[in-house]
Amino acid sequence: MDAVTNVPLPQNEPVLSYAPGSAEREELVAKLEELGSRSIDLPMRIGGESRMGGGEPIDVVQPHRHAAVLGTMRNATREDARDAVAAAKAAAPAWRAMSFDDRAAILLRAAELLSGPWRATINAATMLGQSKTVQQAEIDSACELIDFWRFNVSYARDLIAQQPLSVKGVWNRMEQRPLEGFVYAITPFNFTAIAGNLPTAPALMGNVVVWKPSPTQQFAAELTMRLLEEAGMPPGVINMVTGDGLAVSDVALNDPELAGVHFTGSTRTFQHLWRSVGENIANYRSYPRIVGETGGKDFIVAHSSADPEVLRTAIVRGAFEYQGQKCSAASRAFVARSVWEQVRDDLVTETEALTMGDVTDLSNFVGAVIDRRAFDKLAKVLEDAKSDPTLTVLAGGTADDSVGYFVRPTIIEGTDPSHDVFRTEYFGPVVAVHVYEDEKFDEVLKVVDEGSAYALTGAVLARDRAAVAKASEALRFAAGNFYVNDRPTGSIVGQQPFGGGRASGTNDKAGSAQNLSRWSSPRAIKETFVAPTVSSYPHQG
Ligand SMILES: NC(=O)c1ccc[n+]([C@@H]2O[C@H](COP(=O)([O-])OP(=O)(O)OC[C@H]3O[C@@H](n4cnc5c(N)ncnc54)[C@H](O)[C@@H]3O)[C@@H](O)[C@H]2O)c1
Ligand SMILES: N[C@@H](CCC=O)C(=O)O
Repeated sequence: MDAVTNVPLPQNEPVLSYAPGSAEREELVAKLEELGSRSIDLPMRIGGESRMGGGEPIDVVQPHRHAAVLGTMRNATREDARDAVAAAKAAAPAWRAMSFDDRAAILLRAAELLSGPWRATINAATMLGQSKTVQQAEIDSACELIDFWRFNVSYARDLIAQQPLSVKGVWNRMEQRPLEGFVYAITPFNFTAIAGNLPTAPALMGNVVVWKPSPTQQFAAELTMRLLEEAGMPPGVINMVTGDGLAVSDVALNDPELAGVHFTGSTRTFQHLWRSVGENIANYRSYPRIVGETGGKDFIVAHSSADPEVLRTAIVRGAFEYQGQKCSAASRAFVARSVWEQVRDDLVTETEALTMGDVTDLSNFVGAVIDRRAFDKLAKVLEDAKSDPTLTVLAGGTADDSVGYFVRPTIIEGTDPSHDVFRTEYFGPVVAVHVYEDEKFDEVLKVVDEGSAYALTGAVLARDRAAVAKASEALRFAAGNFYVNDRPTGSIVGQQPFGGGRASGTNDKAGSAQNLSRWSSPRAIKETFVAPTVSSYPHQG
């Protein structure tokens, strides 16, 4: 059993400003030039060995300049996947025998490396590969990932320290064991921090992992893997396989030793994975833990007492930062008419003025959407909106893929709150606004609660405290992360543990003790110092 020692007290990593003339800006610009000037191989990592794998090649391009190739991977074949699972199993005995402190030290060292010498590299890779602005890369690939690693160590230590009551003559103990088998971590394109957290959280708890990053995030994933190796992650503990994941799932989800699935991505993919696990349920050695954080149709409700300037900023930043490609992005807003009349023109003007372009020009507010598929889907949404009599495009509404996958930040006003624009996750810079009569606040709360299958994030904006209380109660199950007088994005590890319910996921809160406990199979141990030696009760003589 692990000894309980104190671990460094975690604190959120300070967000650097990248102001003109700052040292961090200079270093970042040099990295952007270096990483953007050539194309590299993006190999798998199986048992510590690099290999390109046997499937067809896939290029990672810069979304804002799709002719620029950053690197090339190969789609993992069934053989690659089998080798990754075998490597994970082979590494398991030594990894679980290693003390918690030793495992934790690797992640604490990774956090320090990312905070210092690796910061510019991982941020630049995220900017180039995922089209994040410097501000969006900094809060994701530097700060959030550092926070995940530091805070998880502290949460895991507290879990280990939690021990049961012992009564006279008996010593009760609780041991946090890893799961039997391997964990399959599947990660999305939109956050380098999530990609880094999903394989490492189970690993911290003593598990071995097969990690399948998103192809469009593979450039930053490759560099994250190199960082983990430099931090001392032993070969085989995290096995990174590349590509679309179809062959990997075929192998991993059919393996009797699948112990868990740690997923973040779309609801559709998660349901597919869960279904496959369900179909195989009798074949596993243990019941696999399934943790999935998925899509959202995140809301802003503005009461008639809302501050118009707070509302304007909440919509612009909540809906359009990172091109609306955050699971938490505001994509439906319900605004009281009296406030809407004060905010509409300024909101439209500010939205039209947002600068969009190549993210290596650090003055841009938004970059491109991630790939051709996202671009085509969003371009169609904008086209359809223009001919729909219930919708009015107030700002944006255009898309241009000649150089990069650019979609203008778009505001669509809709008279029918049950329209698709208020229900479906488009995952792009599109927000639908429904204007309601001031006195219909109660009715609109019901529409927000029932209008979409998701329940990830949401915000109420109101200066009237009774309205805040009413919304908080009426929308209790409509969001796992609920904001009062703020935008519904930008959660910080240790401050707003993140995740949602309903179709948005299992709500196990990434970067929390609750999440880590899913990767542990506790053993309760009772030791009796002087055990009874007779079986009969006292009154039986
Ligand atoms: N709730 C959250 O915390 C959270 C956070 C980030 C993103 N998201 C959601 O993620 C989605 C966007 O990310 P995305 O486009 O990368 O999602 P996605 O579902 O398309 O892909 C997610 C991952 O699953 C992989 N994948 C797809 N099918 C697979 C299969 N059969 N086997 C193995 N892997 C498979 C993809 O390659 C990728 O690595 C949005 O819906 C967003 O809301 C949610
Ligand atoms: N933690 C992020 C969301 C991650 C999902 O994409 C936020 O709160 O904006």
